[in-house]
Amino acid sequence: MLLGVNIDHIAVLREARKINDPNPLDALGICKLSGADQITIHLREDRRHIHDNDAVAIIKQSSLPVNLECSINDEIINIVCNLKPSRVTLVPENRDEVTTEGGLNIKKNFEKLQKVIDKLHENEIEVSLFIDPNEQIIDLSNQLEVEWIELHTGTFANIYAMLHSNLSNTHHSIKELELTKNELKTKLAISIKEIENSAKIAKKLGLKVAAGHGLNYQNVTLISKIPEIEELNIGQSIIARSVFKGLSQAIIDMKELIKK
Ligand SMILES: CC(=O)[C@@H](O)[C@H](O)COP(=O)(O)O
Ligand SMILES: NCC(=O)COP(=O)(O)O
Repeated sequence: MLLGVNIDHIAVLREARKINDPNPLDALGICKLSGADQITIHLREDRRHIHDNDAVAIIKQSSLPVNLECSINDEIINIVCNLKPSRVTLVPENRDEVTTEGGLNIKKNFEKLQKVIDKLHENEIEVSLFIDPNEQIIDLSNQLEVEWIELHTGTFANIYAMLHSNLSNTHHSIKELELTKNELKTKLAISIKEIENSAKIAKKLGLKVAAGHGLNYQNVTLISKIPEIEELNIGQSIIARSVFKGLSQAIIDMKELIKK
């Protein structure tokens, strides 16, 4: 199973202070040495985390392939064609969302997507479509002659978190998933089946299958054991864990500097 590490969340920390620290560029060597197979970044229209100069430097300096996620907005696609990452994953974007809430609406955007995909292919960039796990959407994606699809695992991750973590007791509880344990169990089983079936159908059609969004140290093995999925893109949970993995050393380093 290949792992793409999404380093946007390092830039999220940086943007909280609007300074240059931490710099997502500094993650490239660590990702490579730690066994990551790919770097993933999302150049959002509102540039809330990764900026254009981050994307330029990361693509230039990464020894791992870079998977750049972006919307189908013309201005963004022009930028991305100049940047020439190894892969572009087309995702839906909504300014008001906290994070990507669902997959692309392929039916509604079919002609626009066709143009964007042609342009990316002309620039020798492979293309992935970030989609909900659904048979009809996979059929439509296949008609667009992309190399990859990435199955959006956000719904699965939300159900899992409401069932198996304390999320429902916090102010981040997901209102529409405030259900009984049995209802959540049924929903989780359906969601996993949808992902499994979608992966199977896509693979049969000759598409390469990735998955991602909301995958973490609790839920990932339910997805990683699906044989047709060959790559996971994971960001938020890896960066969140690295805070606690690194906190002790960070305190030791500071104490060393300030000791009299
Ligand atoms: C499309 C997707 O799933 C990733 O871009 C990931 O969500 C990155 O985080 P943000 O949604 O915060 O940009
Ligand atoms: N495409 C999914 C991705 O890049 C990582 O999503 P997340 O782990 O940050 O939720």
